[in-house]
Amino acid sequence: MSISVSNLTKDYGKHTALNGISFEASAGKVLGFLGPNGAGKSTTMKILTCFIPQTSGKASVCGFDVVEAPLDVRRVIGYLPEHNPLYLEMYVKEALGFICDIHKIANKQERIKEVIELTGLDNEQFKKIGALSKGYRQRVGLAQAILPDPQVLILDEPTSGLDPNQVVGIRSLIRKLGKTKTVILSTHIMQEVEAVCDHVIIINKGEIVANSDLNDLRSKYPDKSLEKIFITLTNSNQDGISGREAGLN
Ligand SMILES: Nc1ncnc2c1ncn2[C@@H]1O[C@H](COP(=O)(O)OP(=O)(O)OP(=O)(O)O)[C@@H](O)[C@H]1O
Repeated sequence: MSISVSNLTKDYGKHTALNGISFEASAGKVLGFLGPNGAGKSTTMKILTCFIPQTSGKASVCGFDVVEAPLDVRRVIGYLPEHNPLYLEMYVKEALGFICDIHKIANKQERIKEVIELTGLDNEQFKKIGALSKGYRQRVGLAQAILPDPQVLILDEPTSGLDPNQVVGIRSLIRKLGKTKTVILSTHIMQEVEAVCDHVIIINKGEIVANSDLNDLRSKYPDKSLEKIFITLTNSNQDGISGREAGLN
């Protein structure tokens, strides 16, 4: 398994953001990580990418424990955070070159060219990042994440801020990357899940309420749209059932 999470808990002071979640993810699939605001998606991603430590439980990426071997974890992961920090004063190509240098990437110019094409940054490559629109900045973030060709990609709301044309391109890129890599993507957009994900984990109030192949989830609720399934599983008042009762764990 590329990603293995076992009984992971995160407390922020008295608030429990993650309450003993466990899941696994493997290469060749795109895993959609869904949940309402404040469910714990970003917290999970930040733990997996070694930005914050868990309170208890275990998480490993490609066999490397996030606490014991954070440098190894970071080496195998590409991460696009929700609020993606970028070097606004740098030119696009300059920033990508900088990332190449950090990762000691061979064939630097070739790889930058390849990634610029993949992320559709051709027309913007000579601009300063600070001069780019929100959508293009998002593309730079994605370009930076995939530049070292990581085995695992963790993408926190990767299409936020993109216009519909850009969304289509980025989704197809994510699908392509997901054929060989382990991709975890967090999103609120159900169409995105339908378009990109093979497997979904739905998290609610720090607990996993569904962990299922997307097709299996659909067949369990044949009359419901994915949106409706999501609402059912994350709001126990709706339809009067919770995810646990629905047996989707
Ligand atoms: N640094 C922090 N200090 C205190 N509480 C935090 C901190 N970061 C997150 N939380 C809380 O932990 C819970 C989970 O937050 P998290 O950002 O992981 O949710 P999320 O599922 O990513 O939400 P969203 O979809 O809104 O981005 C929320 O209640 C949030 O307020």
